[in-house]
Amino acid sequence: MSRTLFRTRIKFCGMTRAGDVRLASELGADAVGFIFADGSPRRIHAREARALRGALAPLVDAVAVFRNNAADEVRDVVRQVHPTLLQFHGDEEDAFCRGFGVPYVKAIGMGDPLVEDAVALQVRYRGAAAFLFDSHGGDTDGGSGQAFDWSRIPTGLVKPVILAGGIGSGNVFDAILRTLPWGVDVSSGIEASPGIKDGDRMREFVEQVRRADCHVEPDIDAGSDLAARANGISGTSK
Ligand SMILES: O=C(O)c1ccccc1N[C@@H]1O[C@H](COP(=O)(O)O)[C@@H](O)[C@H]1O
Repeated sequence: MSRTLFRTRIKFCGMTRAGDVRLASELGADAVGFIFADGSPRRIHAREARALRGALAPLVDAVAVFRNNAADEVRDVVRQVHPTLLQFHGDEEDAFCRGFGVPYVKAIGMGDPLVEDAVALQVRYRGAAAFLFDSHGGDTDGGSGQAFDWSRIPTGLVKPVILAGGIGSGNVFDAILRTLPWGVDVSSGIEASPGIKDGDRMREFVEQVRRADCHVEPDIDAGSDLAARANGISGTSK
């Protein structure tokens, strides 16, 4: 498969400390995420997120992540934190997600054995700015650090795809080459413990994404052409 994307966007999610937010910006993350989902060990409150947002460098997005939160709570976060994007990780439908005047990303749970195809997803979430595929669903929660079978991502999506779920510096290179996503989103894979990011892991992750972005698949025909020439046999011309 040929690559047309120039740069894979990076989101570091589950920020709870200003120093991590600042470092993410300096390392070149395109976005950081704040979790408002009940039950998450990374959950923070709107006033904390507001303070963390102040540590964000210019040109880096703030994403507010929800999972079946009440509309009033989403509104309060929007008012206090001014996120650039909302991310909905629960059973929210398009009308709800669109109701806050902020572009939204819909997270699709690949833990569910039945995932809708591209057409159905794009009709159901017609207002979505992008789709994010994560491992949640079934017995698995968002932010679990578990990967899913990337070949199950529906093909033919017109909207940008963000890959999440169990990605880290050890597998993000392969993940990008296999799925060619618009962006990658990581939480557990850059942490020392839930909500506490590890600077070295963040840096290694960014390095591996950049390595994937610079990677050029060897041209097998060109390779055999060179080998043929080295052996004194005239190669095929294109
Ligand atoms: O991170 C959480 O705690 C979380 C809780 C509820 C919903 C979503 C959550 N995080 C999202 O999970 C994926 C990546 O997680 P991981 O890298 O596998 O830990 C990402 O989309 C986060 O935004």
